[in-house]
Amino acid sequence: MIHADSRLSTPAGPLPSSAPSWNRQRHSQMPSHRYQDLYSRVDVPLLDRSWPSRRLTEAPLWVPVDLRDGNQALAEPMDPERKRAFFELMVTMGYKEIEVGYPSASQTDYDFVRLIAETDIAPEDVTIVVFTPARRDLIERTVESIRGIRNPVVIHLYTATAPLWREVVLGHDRDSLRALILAGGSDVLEFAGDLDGVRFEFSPEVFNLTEPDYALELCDAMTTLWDASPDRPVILNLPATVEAASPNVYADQIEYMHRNLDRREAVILSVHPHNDRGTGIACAELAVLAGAQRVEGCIFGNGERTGNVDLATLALNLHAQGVDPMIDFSDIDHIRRVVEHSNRIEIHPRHPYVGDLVHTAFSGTHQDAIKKGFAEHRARAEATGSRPEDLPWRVPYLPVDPADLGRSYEAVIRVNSQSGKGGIAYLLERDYGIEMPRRLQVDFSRRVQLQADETGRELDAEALLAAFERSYLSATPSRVELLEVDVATTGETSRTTIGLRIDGDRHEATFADVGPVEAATRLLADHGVHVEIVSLHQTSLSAGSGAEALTLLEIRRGAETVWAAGRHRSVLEASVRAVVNAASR
Ligand SMILES: CC(=O)SCCNC(=O)CCNC(=O)[C@H](O)C(C)(C)COP(=O)(O)OP(=O)(O)OC[C@H]1O[C@@H](n2cnc3c(N)ncnc32)[C@H](O)[C@@H]1OP(=O)(O)O
Ligand SMILES: CC(C)C(=O)C(=O)O
Repeated sequence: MIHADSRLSTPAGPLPSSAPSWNRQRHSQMPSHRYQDLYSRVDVPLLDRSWPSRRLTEAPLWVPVDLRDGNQALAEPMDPERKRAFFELMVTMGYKEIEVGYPSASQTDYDFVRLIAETDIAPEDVTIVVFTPARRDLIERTVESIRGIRNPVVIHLYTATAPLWREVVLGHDRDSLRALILAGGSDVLEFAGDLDGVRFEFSPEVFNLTEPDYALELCDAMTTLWDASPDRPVILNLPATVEAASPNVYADQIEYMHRNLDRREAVILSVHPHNDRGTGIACAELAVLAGAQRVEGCIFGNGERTGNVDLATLALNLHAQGVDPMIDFSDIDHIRRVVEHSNRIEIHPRHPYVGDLVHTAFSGTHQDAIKKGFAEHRARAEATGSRPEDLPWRVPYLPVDPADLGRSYEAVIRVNSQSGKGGIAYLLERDYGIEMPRRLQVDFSRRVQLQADETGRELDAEALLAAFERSYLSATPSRVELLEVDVATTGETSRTTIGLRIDGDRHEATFADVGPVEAATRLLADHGVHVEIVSLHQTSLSAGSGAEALTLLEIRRGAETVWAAGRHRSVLEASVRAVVNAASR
């Protein structure tokens, strides 16, 4: 038996307590216990869930609710012009079902539905959804708004069903609330049951905090009342109105409904996640795995509090997994401009797929990987004779090709003090055609890093070129100046004449059968200036309309090497200038 105190006297010192000291946390002052009841998970009677082993293989039906749920969250609700611009955008993007408003709530919303009824702004294959609470007067007004409309219409009836809402907001128990909802459903039937092309949708608002058996009972009662059939299916929309549990719980709730609903083949199972915990996207994706066929949300995720689920991210997540999202995001910046205009809310620079910075790498290793990925992509296109945009995408750190979204590669690599040689070399090559050998990249990136650290600023390609010129192309004060270089060839013999000013004195010599670089180094050596060339590289510099030759010289300085460059329209003179620059340093 080990005595309780024996651990204090082991030769190796005290035994570790159960939690190592580096990992021991104190209780915070956060009053988390206050949330244990209401917003804790609802128990779902589902043990053999099948959603975890499924995969997303096709797009669900998408229903943007920006003009209703998004709109009701705006400080300045959309005026008719902003509403119309947004609606027309959604139509062009390919949405086939659009919730256009809450016509009983405001004249603007009512008038917008009338505009759709009286003009051709909605193509015939677009279904129009109108939203109403379960109140007879408001249902009647909603039905009035859709009179004469040629498009298919969905009347969307909702009532909150969760215990807190029953108790605190509506003052109903389960039975009396069921009666209220069925009365609303009957009113919908009375006013719109005979209208051609009209279908019905029911949302038990706050479904995610409603007892699963009660939600099931209400949904089945509605499909019976509305006589759901495969020819006239009813949409059952199950909202996570205030997101309150992790996405796996929502998925369980949806799978439970999917498996247990009556008339399942006559039901379109829909979800409507919000994003209070920041997991709206995960909720929607898992819900689709769990049996949901339709998703309501807002483009870029506007909506009450932290927003509705973002339909753009959902669609582009599918795209990024090789599944056609069925919606056109090929000009994402245009979409963004219209959405920002209509909502009067700016999109965050890190917002998935659309933010200004989401296709940009500042950090060195990421830039290096992206640069190599682009080069591999180009090489594959050349090797297979394919267009780059047709090839499988294999660029590290870029989950989708920015070109798919109508973006250029301009912003993909940007340079600051966190950047490395790869990104710097990429920008100089992309914008000016300068191909730097690896050792020069190393040398130049050190200089850029110093400058970026000093200023704390980003350096664009123009600033990098200026730094390159300062580092390698200008030598002030200049010890050596090139006066002339001339190569004359007669038959097999060449004669190179070179004139230099060295430390103020003019020197000239002619050499037979040596190139201009050697001629220059010899003349310099004859006057005590030694330039030992380790390597020489030719590239070009394209600035403005013309291109110049650029010679890059690596020269020995004691135990180290340093770099100098020369540029000129002729390759020959560019090389001699590089030698002169090297000598002047
Ligand atoms: C989760 C969601 O997004 S739900 C949609 C929320 N959107 C909006 O509210 C935007 C538009 N709303 C409005 O313009 C107004 O609230 C209106 C026109 C619908 C109703 O206005 P008012 O008659 O002034 O009612 P008010 O908004 O103050 O209160 C809501 C009343 O409806 C009741 N109610 C709330 N939801 C529902 C519902 N789905 N079905 C029936 N009654 C409801 C409430 O219990 C409350 O009743 P009470 O007055 O007897 O206490
Ligand atoms: C009533 C539904 C559809 C809703 O808007 C929500 O729950 O957020």
